[in-house]
Amino acid sequence: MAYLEMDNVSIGFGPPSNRTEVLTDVNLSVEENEFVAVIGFSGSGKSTLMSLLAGLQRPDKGEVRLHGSVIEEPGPRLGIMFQNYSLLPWLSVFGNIELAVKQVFPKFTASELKKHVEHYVEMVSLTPALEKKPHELSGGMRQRVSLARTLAMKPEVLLLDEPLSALDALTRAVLQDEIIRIWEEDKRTVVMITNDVDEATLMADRIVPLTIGPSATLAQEFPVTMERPRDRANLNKNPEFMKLKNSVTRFMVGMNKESKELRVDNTIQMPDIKPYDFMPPTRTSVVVK
Ligand SMILES: Nc1ncnc2c1ncn2[C@@H]1O[C@H](COP(=O)(O)OP(=O)(O)OP(=O)(O)O)[C@@H](O)[C@H]1O
Repeated sequence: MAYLEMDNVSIGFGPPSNRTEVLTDVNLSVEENEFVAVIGFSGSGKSTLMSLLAGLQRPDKGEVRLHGSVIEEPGPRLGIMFQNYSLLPWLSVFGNIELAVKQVFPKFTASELKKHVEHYVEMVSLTPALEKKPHELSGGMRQRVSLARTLAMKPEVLLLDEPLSALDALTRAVLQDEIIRIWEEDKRTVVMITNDVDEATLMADRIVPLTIGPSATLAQEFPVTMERPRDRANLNKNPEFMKLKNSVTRFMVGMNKESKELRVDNTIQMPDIKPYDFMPPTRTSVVVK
């Protein structure tokens, strides 16, 4: 039995007359302490897949299970970090993280709570912004608060939906290393969505592409067997990295091309007629008796 499983999961939205099937027959088995990266194109259903794993949405068909039990609702064992940060605007950086930590660790004393929150704020290099409100922060800073909040709750499973997409390359590299360090030290299980093949190859044990929707599903997976720790500075000289990166990229590009070729041409051919019935009457056509 896998630790975290999606078993023939399908989900769609909308009424029967105008329904979009977003995910169809998705199967995913994640082992405990594994790091899985899901990559896919925009709009293919990646966030929907994350919401299903987090228990925020229930599938129309199939089951999502943690330790063999069906996930029916969100809970502290599953920590999700959303793409859109979802911070409370009236609370400071400290307040946003504190609120989440209090819910998971209600027995923390005031000083334990403060120390814990400050530790995670420090980890994402936001100590100088501790008392700032979300509107005073850049997109990248908000993303870091959101990451710190998820990590501070110490969930068994980290569900990261494009956690680093709003960051500049340098900050992104620092936080990639930080996520790997936390994953290795605390022995968490991670499912991370990314559209960056380099990032997936650097961080994950396995890369699973999501096909292009509608009715997207998980495609042939790519195991990442490179030894850890992975040397970021020399990755582009590592033949294993380059080979895997090229294979994944080729697969994604091929899938995109195939989907464009298969796309039905919905253009309606209009008959070649002139709508003269709607023309205003000309002077000569008006007959006065
Ligand atoms: N609650 C909903 N109601 C109706 N349609 C939805 C809902 N949630 C998602 N969808 C549709 O499902 C499809 C997939 O959306 P989703 O956000 O999962 O994609 P994504 O791969 O995460 O996209 P992006 O990378 O652009 O964030 C889209 O067509 C979206 O409009």
